[in-house]
Amino acid sequence: MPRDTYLKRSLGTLANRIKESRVLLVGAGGIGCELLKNLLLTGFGEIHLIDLDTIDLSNLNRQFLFRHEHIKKSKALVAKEVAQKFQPGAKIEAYHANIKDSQFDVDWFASFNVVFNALDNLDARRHVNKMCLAADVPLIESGTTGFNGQVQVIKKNKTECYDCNSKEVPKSFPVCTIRSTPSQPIHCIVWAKSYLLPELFGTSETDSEEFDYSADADNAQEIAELQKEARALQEIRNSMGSTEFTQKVFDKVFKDDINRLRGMEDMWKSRKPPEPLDLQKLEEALESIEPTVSSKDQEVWSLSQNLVVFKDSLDRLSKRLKILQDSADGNSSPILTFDKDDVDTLDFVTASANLRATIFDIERKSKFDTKQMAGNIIPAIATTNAMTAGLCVLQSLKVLKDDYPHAKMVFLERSGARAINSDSLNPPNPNCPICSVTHAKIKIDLERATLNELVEDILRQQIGYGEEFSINTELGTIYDPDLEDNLPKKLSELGIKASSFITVVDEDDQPRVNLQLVVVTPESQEQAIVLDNIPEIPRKPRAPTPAPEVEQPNGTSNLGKRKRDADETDIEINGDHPTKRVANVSSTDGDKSNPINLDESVGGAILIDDD
Ligand SMILES: Nc1ncnc2c1ncn2[C@@H]1O[C@H](COP(=O)(O)OP(=O)(O)OP(=O)(O)O)[C@@H](O)[C@H]1O
Ligand SMILES: [Zn+2]
Repeated sequence: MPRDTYLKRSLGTLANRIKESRVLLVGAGGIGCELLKNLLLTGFGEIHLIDLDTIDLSNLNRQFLFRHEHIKKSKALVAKEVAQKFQPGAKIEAYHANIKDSQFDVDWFASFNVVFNALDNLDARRHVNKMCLAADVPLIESGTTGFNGQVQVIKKNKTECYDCNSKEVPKSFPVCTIRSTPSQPIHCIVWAKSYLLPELFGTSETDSEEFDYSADADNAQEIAELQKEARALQEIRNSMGSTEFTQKVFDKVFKDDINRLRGMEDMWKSRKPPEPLDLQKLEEALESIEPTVSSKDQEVWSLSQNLVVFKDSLDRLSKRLKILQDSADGNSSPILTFDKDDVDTLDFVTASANLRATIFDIERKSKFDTKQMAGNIIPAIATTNAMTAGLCVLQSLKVLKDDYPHAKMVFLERSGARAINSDSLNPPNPNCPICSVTHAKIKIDLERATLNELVEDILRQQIGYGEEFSINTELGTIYDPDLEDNLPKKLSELGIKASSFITVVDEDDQPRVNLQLVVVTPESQEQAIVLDNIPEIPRKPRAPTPAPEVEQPNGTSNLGKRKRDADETDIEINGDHPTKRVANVSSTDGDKSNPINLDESVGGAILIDDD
């Protein structure tokens, strides 16, 4: 009996459509591995799979396509090789690449019947959402956090998109809590991971996104002191490799800085003051302890054990940095960064955090717990991933039938009365800057066409825009009525490339919805800039309340209306690579390398934003 007999019986004519579909799966991690298996066993005929990462030891407990011998190999390529055996007749195309690469352009996305997201970060999710809207391809978005899971069907003009609702802003910690007044283990762990480790082995803490440096009248003086302390630590860093290095670091961060804090009496009126540590006094107790104590990762180490691991890991990291520095060319300065799977950095963070916790009379944590907290890990649960992947396929069947009224937003919840709950899909949010737009393709010879041709010939003459509109790219605003300096420039000089998105924001009294032009570079054409089809752009609905400020695709918002020069705008033209000025970065920008949410309701566990 053919292996798909039962599939045909249960799916009917849909079985053929499934077999003929071409689907894209983005991510071959926890959900991705399960989903690849499901898609194959459901009979999908052509699956394209992409993942930028390689397999890590910590993936093996749940990413069941991977085995020990696959460590360090490409997730996408190994997943293809292993899963192919489930359905030898299916076509699997694997890419070891970033979905944001320009080769994966709108036309490529448009070649799929359905796209599945099995990602772990906001930035990539937003990108795929935007591409699927531009290509008008349905997207099945999914994510899990511990026992919770979620599946959302997204289809242009029919449902909400991923960005119709603002996403929760990841929490950053006030710098004074971390540096001066920690009260929870997580504060000590963030201090060790995002202050001490980078200060000694990486780039300085002012680059860290986990600290909120905003000063007000109450803390301005303390913030200035903290910055002075950081500079002093930088000087100690210069003595790395010398015999006094460990003593100097220890005395600085566990004694002198603590004594300075103790001196600020107002700080300790309602808190217990910290007790500095004295390395010489503790030294005697260390003799009987071997550095191998660090392998006891489920135990909470004693003060002496933490001290031994601190000294040993400091030494290991110093030697590693020295080797990197010796082999670096003169132009680069190598650094070490925290990685939860890098034993040396994890040992250092665990021991340093525990020494600090001891000073502030805070509970110490095991290396295992520290890894979860420092790595922003909510344990990934294989069953949640498997259930979520199953729900993705069920939703995709409705999508293939074009049955959007019955497609659902589905939730897995541990706390609710039922494990699986669902909700109808909402219509698109008319104020969403990402999906409430009109898309059109524009053919541009980027080396010939000027911004003026785009503004005058295409937008004003052909489409009928009035005086008041602005033009934005991923890099910032390139045109508005008060910013005309860029008009004679070639579009290539303004950072526009093949597959770039150009967004036109109408600022008329009765504005049209935003126009999103996708740039296509023609092989050859007579005119430098051509719009084949003039899009019909509806007017924005009248908002009962004032419309929120329009957020630009790159997370920058419009500057006020004031006459500006080109070099005052959001972008600077700098050789081939225009760089965005750090100005007006929206708080909803998800492109944070290390988003942390502190959820008090679950005993201080750190939740990754929404994965
Ligand atoms: N821009 C991107 N392009 C391609 N793949 C991506 C991109 N961003 C993330 N991914 C992949 O999405 C997958 C998400 O899977 P998952 O959430 O299980 O994360 P993981 O890295 O495998 O596990 P963990 O983070 O728990 O160690 C990862 O394999 C990751 O490499
Ligand atoms: Zn939207």
